[in-house]
Amino acid sequence: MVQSCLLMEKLKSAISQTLILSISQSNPQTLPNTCSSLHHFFNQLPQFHQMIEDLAHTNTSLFLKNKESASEFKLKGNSCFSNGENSTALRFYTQALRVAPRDVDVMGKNLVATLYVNRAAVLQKMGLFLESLRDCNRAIAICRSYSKAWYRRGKANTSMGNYADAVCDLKVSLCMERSISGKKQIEGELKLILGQNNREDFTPDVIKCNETDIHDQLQEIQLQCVETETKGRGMVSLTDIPQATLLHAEEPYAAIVSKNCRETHCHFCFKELPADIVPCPSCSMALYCSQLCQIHARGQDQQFHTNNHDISFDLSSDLENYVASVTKAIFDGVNIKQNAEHKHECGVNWPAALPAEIVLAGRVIAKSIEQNRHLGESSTIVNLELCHNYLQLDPEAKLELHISSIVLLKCLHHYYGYDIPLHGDTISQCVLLLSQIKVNSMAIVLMRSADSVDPPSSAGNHTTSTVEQVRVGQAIYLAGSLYNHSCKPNIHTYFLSRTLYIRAIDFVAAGHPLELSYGPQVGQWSCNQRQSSLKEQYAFVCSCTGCSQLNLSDLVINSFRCLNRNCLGVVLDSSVASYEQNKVNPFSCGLPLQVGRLKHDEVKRVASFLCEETASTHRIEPGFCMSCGAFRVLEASNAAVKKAEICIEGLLDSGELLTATLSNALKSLDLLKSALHPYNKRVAEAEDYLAQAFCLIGELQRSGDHCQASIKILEKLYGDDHIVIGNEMVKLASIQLSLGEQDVEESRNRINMIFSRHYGSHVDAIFPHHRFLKRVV
Ligand SMILES: C[S@@+](CC[C@H](N)C(=O)[O-])C[C@H]1O[C@@H](n2cnc3c(N)ncnc32)[C@H](O)[C@@H]1O
Repeated sequence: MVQSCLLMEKLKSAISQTLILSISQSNPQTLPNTCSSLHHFFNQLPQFHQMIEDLAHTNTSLFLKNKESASEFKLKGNSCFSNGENSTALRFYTQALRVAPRDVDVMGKNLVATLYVNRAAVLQKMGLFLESLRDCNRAIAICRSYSKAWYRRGKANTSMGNYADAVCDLKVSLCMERSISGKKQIEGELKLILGQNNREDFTPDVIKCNETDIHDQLQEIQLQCVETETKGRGMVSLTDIPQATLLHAEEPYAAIVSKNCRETHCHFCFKELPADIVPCPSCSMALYCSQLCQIHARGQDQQFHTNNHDISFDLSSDLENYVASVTKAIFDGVNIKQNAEHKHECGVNWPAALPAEIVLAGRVIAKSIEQNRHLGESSTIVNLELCHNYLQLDPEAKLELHISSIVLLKCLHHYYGYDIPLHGDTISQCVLLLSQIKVNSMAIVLMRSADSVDPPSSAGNHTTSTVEQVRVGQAIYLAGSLYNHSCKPNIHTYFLSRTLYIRAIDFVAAGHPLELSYGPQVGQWSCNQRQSSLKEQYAFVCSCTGCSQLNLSDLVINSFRCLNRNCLGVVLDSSVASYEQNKVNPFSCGLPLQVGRLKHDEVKRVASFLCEETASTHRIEPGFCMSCGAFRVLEASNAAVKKAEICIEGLLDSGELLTATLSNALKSLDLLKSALHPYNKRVAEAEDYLAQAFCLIGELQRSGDHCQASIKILEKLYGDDHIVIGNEMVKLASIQLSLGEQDVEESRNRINMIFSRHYGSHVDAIFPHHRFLKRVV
């Protein structure tokens, strides 16, 4: 497979130094010239044309359908099915469906329909009845007169207790079945149901919809986009906003699944793929969780309905109505007007070979072309009117954006022809679009339950429930992009499928900026770590309150302990000290220290002390205790801390937990506590390791104690009601639940309070696996 980084390197090495220099000095005004020069240069380069051929031509695609491979996978699936190897059979049938061309008939039956019916049989065997039923529906959607599909549907409905539907399905199947043996089998099945239920007069159920629709009231809040002093545009509210108010919900302008989730998550809605995966009908790359998502992404597929001019059967009017209601339900919701975002990428190599943000830019451009076509307007590259960071980019990044833009537009040109004019202006617009995407695209993060269950032991089975965040996609939200970042955010973002939600986590007074976190937060990292991360990822210097005003977390998160046993003062190392010094120096950051607004007593004490001292010679000096001035040699402490951490982190790597390893880890924890400040995050992490280790060997009481110790430190760093505390409380509650402790009630209340504040009524939809949120012990 053509790899994007290799391609980029090859192209880069061919470019002259003069051109590289002018690209490195380019700015938005000179971009059309540099883009045009590079395009001109590439046009004369045979390897460039070869590369585009590999990326954009369907005849070189690795994602084409292939009848032979599909038949091979089908045979393998059949053989595994007969041997009772159900999960392997399921895998082979799904692989077969991925590569099966949609319009191929084998032995008079559509291959895809046959594969769906075969897979339905495996799913039925595996006890996945709803999945089995859905596969039958897919087969019926392709071929309405497919007797076996109705028969399997009848079996699935029987297993689910939908006897009325099952009887109808089997009767339809019976009418359509030609073979005597087949008819006998269906009659047998019918007799069984009717006999078991002792009645003839079932009325069919209404087709059940399995999509749940979750609504939380979007509040009537007047939000306004305003110019800020240091952060460009930003959002404020014109009225006060109570805590936990839902203030924003938005669908993405364009979105793409993460590369590492391509095989595990739906390429449209980003939910985890079920057992009955629906592949794209035209290529073997894209996978969906349902036919609806597939149609959303690929568009309405006319050919899929052509088999529906089936032979008519002599069905009673009741059964005719039933067939009509089933097929109608299958196609319900299929009239989708939105842009099919996968259409232009289907069956070629570039969407898999190029980095996700470039493919995302391709989706943005494709959407604008489709919209322009619809309006009868000529195409230009869309201007999303979002901010970009082109001027701040380093020369290497500017060169890469130039190359990527030319490659992307060339690939799109293969699909859209002259709707994508290729010249300096359009390429430069694409460069700016890519730099907008760099600054404004959001990672779509969904929650997954990560319950770790230890193997059965004499101590029994023990679980700790944890919340794992999975970065499933990347998207552009036009209005969501107007919110600035704060390392101490007052609004919280989360996703349900592809929809972005924003909720106030604190009371926000009218006119006060509404700021979310782009990732880094106070409590997670020290100020310098946050600043470098934001600089590297988004190319801006953060000027939020967390980075410009003293806070306890930043002072203690990486700090050492004072050598005087009774002093709880903070000793900073040089990397942290300089940042904190900046915060208290009103001349260096322009923001005077406001001691009165500081929340914690500890930090107030330190801050008042510093304010008194700033006029004299005292500064925040690395190695000196900020309370009593005692000096500590940090190099030696650092080395001892690292050694202790290696011992603790190794705990969970060793296959078997030995008493000796645990006792060494406990000694290392003591060592950490004697060197590091009690609120240092590394102590919290060490406590957490020990909590997991004790849980694994079934010593739940000790596990709970270490878990609590870790939470106590995290409360100092993040604040009591932070979502991180909620997630940690889930772990603690799972231990308390196993211990049968009364305290679980208190933990549950706290979890509920924190989660409701962050997710409102969406909590159940986001954490369906969390039994702690329910009142069932
Ligand atoms: C997603 S945009 C937010 C909207 C943007 N301010 C605008 O005018 O369109 C991100 C950009 O806003 C600015 N920004 C956001 N948060 C900031 C902060 N805490 N400090 C400084 N600049 C910030 C940076 O220029 C960053 O690249």
